[in-house]
Amino acid sequence: MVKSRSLHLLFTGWCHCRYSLSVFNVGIGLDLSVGVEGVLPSLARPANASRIFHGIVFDAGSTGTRIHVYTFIQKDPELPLLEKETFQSVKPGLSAYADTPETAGETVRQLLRVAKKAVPHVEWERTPVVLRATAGLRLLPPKKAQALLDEVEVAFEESPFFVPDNSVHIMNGTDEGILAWVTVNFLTGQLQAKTKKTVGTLDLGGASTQITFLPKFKTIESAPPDHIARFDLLSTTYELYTHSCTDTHQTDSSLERKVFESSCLSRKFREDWSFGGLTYKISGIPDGSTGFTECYKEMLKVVKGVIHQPPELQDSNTFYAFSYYFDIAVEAGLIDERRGGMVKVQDYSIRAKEVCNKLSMYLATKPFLCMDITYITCLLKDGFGFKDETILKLTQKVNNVETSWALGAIFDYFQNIKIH
Ligand SMILES: Nc1nc2c(ncn2[C@@H]2O[C@H](COP(=O)(O)OP(=O)(O)O)[C@@H](O)[C@H]2O)c(=O)[nH]1
Ligand SMILES: [Ca+2]
Repeated sequence: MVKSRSLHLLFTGWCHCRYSLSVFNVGIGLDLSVGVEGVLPSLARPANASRIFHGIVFDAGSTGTRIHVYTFIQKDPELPLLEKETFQSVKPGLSAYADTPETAGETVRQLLRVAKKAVPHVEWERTPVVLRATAGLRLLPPKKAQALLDEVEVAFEESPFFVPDNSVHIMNGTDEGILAWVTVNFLTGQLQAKTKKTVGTLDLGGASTQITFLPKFKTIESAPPDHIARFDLLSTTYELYTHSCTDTHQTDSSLERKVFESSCLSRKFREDWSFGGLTYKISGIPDGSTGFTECYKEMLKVVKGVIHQPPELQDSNTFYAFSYYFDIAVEAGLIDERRGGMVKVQDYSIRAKEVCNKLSMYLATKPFLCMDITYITCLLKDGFGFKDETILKLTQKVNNVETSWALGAIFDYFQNIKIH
């Protein structure tokens, strides 16, 4: 089976983008202490809160479904802490069951068992459970996506947990970006500190990507007004720049071809790949040129000119990057899987050159690494406009909590942060 993030991209093409820009006001100081993992605002407490309460978030991603069970502890009347997260994931994502939606229900039931173990029996009926689906379901025909969501809802209703209104839905890319930013800035203590110092976030999923950061005034001024998303959290109004792209299916008839050749693949590489109901023959270009320069040109075609480049990114170095940025850096040997680490944008490009210029060495074990790492290099440099020297913090977890929009989503549930 073909496993490549960028291959999917090349078939679907960039991109349905939405840029958003928001303004940040330091509002009322956050009277919160930072626990080991962070704190929730007092408003986040459900009525009749006991010392400990929980929230369950399902992330129905394009490549997998994940459950996050959060345990919050009420340390004193005002300051609940995020005590721990229980996390589990399964592959493939729900969109793989578009023609057998009942299997989606089974996936969810299976993961709900994790929640039953993590949440004490007496807490079940007041513990909310929500599911947010991302690019995989956004790309399905609406009827097929709805059939999957209906099955999820049935599984939720059968469960002993509390199913709020609108518990199961497809989330838009802007919410995905904002909620991931909320998660990372909460886990790193930035939201609790009474300063404007925050970190930006970069998420690269199986079929979409988000960049979110607190912009400088110049960026705010120069961006079109409709690129603004605003939300309220902890008595503060935030306005962030957030830009989300979901790969979209092209109707271009050239994509109906069943052969896909790429200079990012070894000349000897051949594999069948099923996507969108068709089976494609994926291969290197038998008598064509391969290597980094050619591969980069291919990636430029889908990245260049499509993504807005805020000038301030050129001297920025406070971005956390996760999901495929992390996975590909691990695969490329740039970071250790358990510890994560810092990389410069140029580290991706140096490694991309090494891998792409020795494709035969990677043919058996990592045939798509050249394509994936070149894609990331191109997205960062020619897509967003980052400089070679920009440092990214690659993180899968902060204080043992997944860097995912899921924590931001449970904040949104408890606090109603009203992203608009
Ligand atoms: N460890 C971990 N990895 C994640 C999480 N969410 C996404 N990922 C990674 O991100 C990759 C693709 O993201 P996915 O959510 O499936 O695609 P999307 O629907 O386009 O956002 C996956 O293969 C995972 O490696 C998470 O909560 N925890
Ligand atoms: Ca995701």
